[in-house]
Amino acid sequence: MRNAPVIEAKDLNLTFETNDGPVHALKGVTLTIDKGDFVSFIGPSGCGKTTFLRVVAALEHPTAGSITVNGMSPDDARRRRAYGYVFQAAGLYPWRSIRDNIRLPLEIMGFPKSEQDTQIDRVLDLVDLRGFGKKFPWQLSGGMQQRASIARALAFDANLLLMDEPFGALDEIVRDHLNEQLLHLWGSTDKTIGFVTHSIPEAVYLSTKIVVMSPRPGRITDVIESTLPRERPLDIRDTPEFLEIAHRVREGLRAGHAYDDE
Ligand SMILES: Nc1ncnc2c1ncn2[C@@H]1O[C@H](COP(=O)(O)OP(=O)(O)OP(=O)(O)O)[C@@H](O)[C@H]1O
Repeated sequence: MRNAPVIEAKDLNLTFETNDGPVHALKGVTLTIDKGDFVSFIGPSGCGKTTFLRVVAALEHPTAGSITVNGMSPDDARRRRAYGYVFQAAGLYPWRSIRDNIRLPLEIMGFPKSEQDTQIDRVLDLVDLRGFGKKFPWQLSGGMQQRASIARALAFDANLLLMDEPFGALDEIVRDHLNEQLLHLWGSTDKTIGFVTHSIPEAVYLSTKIVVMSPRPGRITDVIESTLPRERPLDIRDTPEFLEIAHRVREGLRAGHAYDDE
């Protein structure tokens, strides 16, 4: 039997009422994300990428339509710690060491101290930061800080990782390296990942599924199932298959803009 989807959204709408009138952040969003999928959301500013992740995380609530996370409401999933969330800025507390930053959600959840330490060691290994636990955030490079923030999101071993442009502020070489590491991490666990990006190559390199969105109202214009193998060396980006998918993403983004002009 097929497993229940990790995320199932049906005809989701979310309208923010603002002083300047209603903002249709999401309109008619229907999407299924299965266990083990790596799904990227790509589209111009304001197309609702962050809003969709926030709905999954129960930080916003839809105005209409339905959504389940692990087969339950986002609020229930949140109470059961269904996901880890990685923000664009690493958001580490400067007065806490890397270990103690990662410890924070575990403390809040009431894990016993010995288990906290076991989990911290496990995730520091996963993001390749073993040996840096005692450092403070300002002693680490931007890329390392971002890895520490991924470790924090992984600490309680949720099956779903929501990542909102985690590498947007990093230079290209560091970003390439983190993309490789993230793929490796995803490949070595059974996690499902929802990943927001503005970069076509990043979306194509990482994803099993690419969701192309467009603004006003925020909606999905294309969903592309990747034909690339799960094992992806960086130079896969020069292959015809890769370029073909990138082309389709670009076309989807263009079509969204054309709609915008009407
Ligand atoms: N709390 C809010 N109140 C009012 N409007 C909001 C709120 N949050 C988001 N919006 C609006 O909803 C729309 C979608 O925003 P969202 O942040 O989801 O877009 P995005 O695709 O993630 O953009 P970016 O790439 O710039 O992060 C935008 O027009 C935004 O201004």
